[in-house]
Amino acid sequence: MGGKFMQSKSFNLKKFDDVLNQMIVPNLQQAPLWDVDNRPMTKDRWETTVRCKKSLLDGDLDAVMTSEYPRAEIKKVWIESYKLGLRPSDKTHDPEEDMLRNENLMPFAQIVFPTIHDLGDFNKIPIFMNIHDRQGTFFFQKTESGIESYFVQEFLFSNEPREIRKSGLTSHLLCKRSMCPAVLLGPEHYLESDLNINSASAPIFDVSGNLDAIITLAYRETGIPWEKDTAEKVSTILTQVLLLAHRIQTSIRPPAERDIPVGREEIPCPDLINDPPIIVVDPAGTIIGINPAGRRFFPTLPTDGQAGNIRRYLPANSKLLPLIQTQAQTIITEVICSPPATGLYSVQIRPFEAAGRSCSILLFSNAKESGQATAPGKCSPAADCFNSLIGESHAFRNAIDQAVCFANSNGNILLTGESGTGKELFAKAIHNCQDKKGPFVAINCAAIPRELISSELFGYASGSFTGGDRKGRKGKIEMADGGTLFLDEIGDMPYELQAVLLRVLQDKQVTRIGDHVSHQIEFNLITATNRNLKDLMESGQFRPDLFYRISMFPINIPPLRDRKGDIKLLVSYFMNSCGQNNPESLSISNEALQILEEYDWPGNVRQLENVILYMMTIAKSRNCKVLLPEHIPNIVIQSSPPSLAPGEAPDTEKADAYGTIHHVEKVMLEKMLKEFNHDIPLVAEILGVSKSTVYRKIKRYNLA
Ligand SMILES: Nc1ncnc2c1ncn2[C@@H]1O[C@H](COP(=O)(O)OP(=O)(O)OP(=O)(O)O)[C@@H](O)[C@H]1O
Repeated sequence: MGGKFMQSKSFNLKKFDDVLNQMIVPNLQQAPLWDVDNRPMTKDRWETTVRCKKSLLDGDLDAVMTSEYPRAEIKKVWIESYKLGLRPSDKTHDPEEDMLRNENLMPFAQIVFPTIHDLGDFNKIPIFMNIHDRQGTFFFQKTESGIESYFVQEFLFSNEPREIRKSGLTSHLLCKRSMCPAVLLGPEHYLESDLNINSASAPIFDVSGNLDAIITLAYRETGIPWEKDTAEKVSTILTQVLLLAHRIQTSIRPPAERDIPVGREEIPCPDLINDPPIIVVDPAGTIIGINPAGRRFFPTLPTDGQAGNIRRYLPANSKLLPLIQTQAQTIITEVICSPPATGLYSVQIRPFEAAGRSCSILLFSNAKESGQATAPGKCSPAADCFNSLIGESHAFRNAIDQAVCFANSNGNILLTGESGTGKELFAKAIHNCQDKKGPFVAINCAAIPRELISSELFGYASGSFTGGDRKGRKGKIEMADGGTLFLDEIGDMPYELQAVLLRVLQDKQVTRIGDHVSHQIEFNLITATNRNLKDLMESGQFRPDLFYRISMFPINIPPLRDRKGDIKLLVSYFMNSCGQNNPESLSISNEALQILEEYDWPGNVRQLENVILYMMTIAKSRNCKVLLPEHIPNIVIQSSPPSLAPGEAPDTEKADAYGTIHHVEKVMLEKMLKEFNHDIPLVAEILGVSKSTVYRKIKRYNLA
């Protein structure tokens, strides 16, 4: 197209300036949102637009100015592009080259992938997504084989002429100038290579209302551009881009990430907050991502955009380097030589795949910026809070180490593990060592009736409910102010409520039902589930944006069958704790212990605890001071649950099916009621639970 028009005519650039100065471009910031964008692409509009661009290349600015199409702000950027020397036929960049150049940089993609995954495609026509922010441009392309992504430093926010010189008019540029959503159709793009592209961009604002980033969705139209189908596709991308911008603005990007300074290696890790220090390294130790706390932690890192290397901060016999080379996932202690913070630190290593390339996220903890670190060989005070968690196996210690590490941050922690593995205990331990003034408030999302869950969480204003407290009531979220909110069974939270919860997590504000006033709150969030949230996301039952928000710091607690070495320790722990009111000491025979060690414990530690209590009660009632095989409930002796395939995790239903938690409880209670002649206060006392709990269980198991 344009190439053949731009012959060797010499243009009077002054004329261009004059025209530019006279041009009246509508103030889109005051215009209704759709005013400028909702005109369909007609054949006439297409052809007039093409003719207008030809007039520009011919130097006929009068014709440009009087042409009905395109609209004024488009013409303006065309003229600017031309003035800056860009011609529509220019090829400005090669996507493949960009892709290669940036293949290692994609921590950011982890957050955006689920977003682009959500997008449909138009009968296999790929949709592209760009996010322009202060770091540059993140480009994602959804193809049939997956998602490709790369990063281009385009300086959109700092150097607009350079951007125009490179790409001419694009919808993101229009969006940036107008601070409004913008649609650009076919020949309205300046470059010939974009002739069939339809694109829509939407702005993302930071908390202070400043333009923070721009998201663009685009596709290449293969059909006739003015057919109805095209208008529908354009309207789809526009709607989607607005939704995505809203989602990113309100949920994906916490405010702290917005301040990540520009620098080639400072690629943000948006799912990680900026405290503690975090860096992303490739297997050779090159630092390809860093957060502000990391920047402070390594003050001598080059700031001129050159990549630093972690080697520089490690001792000659570093344990860390081989681990990042081999993509290990572990926690180690390592001396970090980074004055003034030189000292021994706990380093959590998380392997990570980015654009097909391996790298590792390193998270440093127990590191005070004053330079003090935990003394070698000594437990940190945080670790002391975890004393109530019994277990020495490697898998379990690993989970504790992670919890100690994460407790030092204020990020959201997600605990996963089967029922009874100790998720709530972990949550309490984390809270206790966080030195919080506020309370630990726990909610079991599965246990509250669906219709009550929002009032439980958010509270209600006075007069909102008949039968409700007249003065209104605080919800659990408000109660957790200054402390920790523990949402157990988060996978069972109703879908509609997930969006509301997300907003609360983002804004840290809660509005009681029926109220107009919102309350500012500050709490740490710990969530737990024994369900597979990724499966729930795939089946549309769990919101990906909520998942990414709550799972900054994931900890998986291993099932008891994977740490059988801990059974002996736990048995003696429970024998001690359950027997505290009993001065006569009990022991356990080797045979009984062996049976317990061989069992698979589908109900995990909770089931073991119940079984020990049961055995002690039976032994006591028979005046026996040693726990013997005959004291073990039949369910453990007889039931041999089918072994699980590797990687298969029993869920609660399965556990129940094999008569575990509930079955053990039922059998135990039945026996005890029989043994103690239905003396409920006595049974309650022996079990260490309230009488009402015993009554409830009797009703539940039909034992009356
Ligand atoms: N490592 C442990 N050391 C000591 N006690 C433990 C440990 N793990 C679990 N327990 C005990 O097992 C019981 C169940 O623990 P908890 O309620 O924390 O499990 P959970 O994973 O949250 O279960 P659910 O998913 O069913 O809510 C509790 O009585 C807890 O004290």
